[in-house]
Amino acid sequence: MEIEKRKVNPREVALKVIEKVEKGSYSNLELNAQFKKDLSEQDKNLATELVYGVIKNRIRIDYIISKVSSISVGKLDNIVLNILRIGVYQILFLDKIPSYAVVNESVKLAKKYRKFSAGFVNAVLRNVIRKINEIEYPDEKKEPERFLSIYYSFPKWMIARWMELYGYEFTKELIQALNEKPRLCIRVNTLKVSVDELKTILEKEGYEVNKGYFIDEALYLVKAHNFTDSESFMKGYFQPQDEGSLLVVRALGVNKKDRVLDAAAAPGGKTTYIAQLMENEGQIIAWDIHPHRLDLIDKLCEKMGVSIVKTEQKDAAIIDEKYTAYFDKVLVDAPCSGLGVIKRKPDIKWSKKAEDILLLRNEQLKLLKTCSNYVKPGGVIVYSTCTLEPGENEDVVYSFLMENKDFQLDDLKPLLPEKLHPYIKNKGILQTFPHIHGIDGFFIARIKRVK
Ligand SMILES: C[S@@+](CC[C@H](N)C(=O)[O-])C[C@H]1O[C@@H](n2cnc3c(N)ncnc32)[C@H](O)[C@@H]1O
Repeated sequence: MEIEKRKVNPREVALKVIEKVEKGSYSNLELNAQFKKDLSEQDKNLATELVYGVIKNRIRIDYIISKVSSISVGKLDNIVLNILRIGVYQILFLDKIPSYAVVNESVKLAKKYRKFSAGFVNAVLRNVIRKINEIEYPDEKKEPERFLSIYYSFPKWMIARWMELYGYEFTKELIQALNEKPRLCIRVNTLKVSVDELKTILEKEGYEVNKGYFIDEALYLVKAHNFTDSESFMKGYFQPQDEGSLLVVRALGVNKKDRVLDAAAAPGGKTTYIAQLMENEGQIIAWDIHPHRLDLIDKLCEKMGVSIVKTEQKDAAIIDEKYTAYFDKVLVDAPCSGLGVIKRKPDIKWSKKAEDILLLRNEQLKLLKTCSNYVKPGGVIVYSTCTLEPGENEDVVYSFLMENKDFQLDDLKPLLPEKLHPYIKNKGILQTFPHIHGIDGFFIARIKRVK
């Protein structure tokens, strides 16, 4: 029997979502689809916790199963394996759920979906409960790479790459930060409401609200799983958006009457913040290669009260002469490996491969080169990604600058908060790291057309 489509409990929801994510779906979209069913807020929270927890900690969980199971992990039926993973995650990380409840619920799921395995699931989970504190992990000193990969559940290639670039301690702190639960950062839509007004409204709605670290319009909502149901969200008073993403837009330094191109714009988080900083005056053209994603930008603009954005379906890697030297500011927020946002999208741990980096790099360089044609002399292009991989970041920018002598890195200091100045390199480059700056890992380069 495959997993049924009828009213389910949170563990069953988690099982369904994990199965789909393994086949290539996105966890957030699958969870939202499941949440259309009749589930309490508490059950939604548990299902979310289980999905992200299992995806995030898969290597460590499988390692634990391998230590106590009579059948090797690779030979287990996939649904049985995922029932076990959900069980082990609860034993390992969720103190509030008693062990007997974990075993009972897991056995119930096993009986429903893989009847033959109920006794096995029961035995493995009881073994895990008994032995959880005796599990031996690889020796941190003798096998540092293997230890980090297993204990913190990151693919070996990522660990090897980061250890080569940044060393052991940095890598360990980085991956610990990437495994943390993401906090909900929102951008106040000052076209509709002031920061103080929204803070008061949200507090009245029962949220605990903290100020942003770097950006005045950023607020953090504590315990805000159901924020999408709040009146202020529906009215377009705010948008979930990490401060790293807001810094990218700040780096553009837009003015009220600018002509701006956002060349890879969907779903429009940065486009609408650009419009906000321009006080909804001037002109923004927003491109995306995928027509269905343009709808997302249009809808977001409408909701946020933004009227200066014109969306166009376009492959930004193909030159359009009509726009040569037309824009004051151009943003290339390039498609990337997303390693800086693993905290929010843990599926990236498993969906990205080392060989993707080179392909992405070529695509990114092409986008930057093509879009640089659209910048007026004296104008600015910002190249950004949400990854930590220099191959997609500095390498792209320096390759571009080597071949394009009309462009130079331009000073970020006047545009970014002072706290970040020590991290700016060569005047115009900033890489943020989750463990250093407490925000997502974004890369920003501000480049000026000097001739
Ligand atoms: C990192 S996302 C952009 C996120 C967006 N700037 C925001 O803040 O909401 C990259 C976007 O580039 C689009 N894209 C990929 N290749 C493209 C191309 N050749 N031309 C235009 N858009 C492209 C993708 O569809 C995706 O929506």
